[in-house]
Amino acid sequence: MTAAAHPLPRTAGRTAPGRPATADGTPDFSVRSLWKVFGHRPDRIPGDRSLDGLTGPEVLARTGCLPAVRDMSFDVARGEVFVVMGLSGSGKSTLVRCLTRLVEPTAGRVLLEGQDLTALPPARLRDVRRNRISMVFQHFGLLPHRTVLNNVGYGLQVRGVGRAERNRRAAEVVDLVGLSGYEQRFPDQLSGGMQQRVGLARALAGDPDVLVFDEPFSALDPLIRRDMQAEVIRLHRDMGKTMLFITHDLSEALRLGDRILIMRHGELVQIGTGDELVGAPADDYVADFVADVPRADVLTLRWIARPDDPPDAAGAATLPADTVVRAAIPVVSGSAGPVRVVDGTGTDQRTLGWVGRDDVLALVAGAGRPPHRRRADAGDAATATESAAIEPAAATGAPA
Ligand SMILES: Nc1ncnc2c1ncn2[C@@H]1O[C@H](COP(=O)(O)OP(=O)(O)OP(=O)(O)O)[C@@H](O)[C@H]1O
Repeated sequence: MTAAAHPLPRTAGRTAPGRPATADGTPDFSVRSLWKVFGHRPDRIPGDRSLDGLTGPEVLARTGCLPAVRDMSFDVARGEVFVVMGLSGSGKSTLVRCLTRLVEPTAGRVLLEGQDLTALPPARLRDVRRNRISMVFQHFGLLPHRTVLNNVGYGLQVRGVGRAERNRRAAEVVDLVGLSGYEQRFPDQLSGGMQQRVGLARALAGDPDVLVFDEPFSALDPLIRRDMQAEVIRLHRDMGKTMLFITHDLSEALRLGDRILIMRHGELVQIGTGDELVGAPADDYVADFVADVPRADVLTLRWIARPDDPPDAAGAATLPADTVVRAAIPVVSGSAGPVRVVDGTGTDQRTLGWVGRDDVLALVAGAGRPPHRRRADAGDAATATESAAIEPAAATGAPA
C-alpha cells in the first residue's frame, strides 16, 4: 500500500484515544459475551472451558463446530463511527448480523440503549429493525421496477406512512445524498456509485438511530469509493448518527472510524483509535495490518513526546498532544529547541513531554517509534516502568 493511499485518520485530534466519540460516552450498542457458533449442537461450545486457548479452526477440527463470533464484548457510543475490520472469514459479517439477530446468536447479549435485543419477541424485534437500525449492504438490493424516489420511500411505505409524507421525506434524503434530479430514474439507469447513494438514502429515510454498513463500497471503483467515504463522513458530521461500518480495507477504516475493532478467527484482538492501533498494536496480526501506514500521518505528538525535561526549555513553542506528527513538522523544525507537548486546556493544561527535530525526523524517515517508546517484545524482561512508557498518557488502547 502506498503512502498516498492512507488519508489522515478522523480520530486524530478529535476524540480522546480509546474512548467513544460522544462526550458522555453513552453506549448505543453494548455487546456482552456474544457467541455465534455454526455446526451441530452449537450450545455446547460457549461453556466448554477445555476449548480455551484453541483457535477457531482448532475448535472446528476438534468439535466440528465453528465459533464465527467468540465471546466478544464491547460498547459502541452514541454518535460514534465504529469500524469492524478483519481478514476474510474472521467473522465481521456474522458479528454485525448478530447485533440485529439477522443471525441468531448462540449465547450472549446485545443491548440497544439498554434494551436487550436478544430477549425481544419477533414482532418487537421487527420494529427495531424497521425503525431504529438500518443496514446498507454491498449489493444495493434496489427494486428494479421502482423509481429512485419509490425505492427510497419503500421502507416508509412498509411502515404505513402515507404517499405524500413518504414522497416528501424521500425527496429530502435523495437531496441529502446528492441525487436531486434523479428521483424518477430507475436503478438500471444509474451508475454503481449512484445506486449505492440510493441505498444510503433508503437507509436514512426512516431516520434510524443506528446505520450499519456491511462492506458497502467494496464493489465500487476506487475514485467512487472515496467519494462515498467522503459522503459518509459528511452525513455523519451533519446528522451525528451512530454508525457501524464493516470493511477489510485499512485506509477506509482509518478514514471513517472513530475507533476500529480488529477481529481474527471470531475473536476480538484489539479496539482502538487509528493511532492506538498503529502506535501500540496488540500483537503481530494487528502489527501486520498497520505495517504500511505512514506513521507520521497517523500518530500524534502524544506518542512520541519524551517525558524527561530538556536541558533548555526556556521560550519553547507549545503544541497540543493531539497534533498529528506530520502537521507538527513546520513548528518543530522551525524551533531552536524541543517543543513542549501539552494536554488539556486552560488551568487544566499540563506538560506531557517534549518533542525535538530528531524525534520527528526518525518517524518521518520510517525508523519506527523512537527507542524510548518502542513496544517491549513478548518475553522481554521489560520493567513495569518501560511497559507503562509505551502507552500514551491518556490512552487505554486495550481490548475492551
Ligand atoms: N451460515 C453459515 N454456516 C456455516 N458457517 C458459516 C456460515 N456463515 C458464515 N460461516 C463461517 O463463519 C466464518 C465467518 O464468516 P463471515 O462471513 O462472518 O466472515 P467475514 O469476516 O465477514 O468474511 P468476508 O470478509 O469474506 O465477508 C467463516 O469461516 C464462514 O465460512
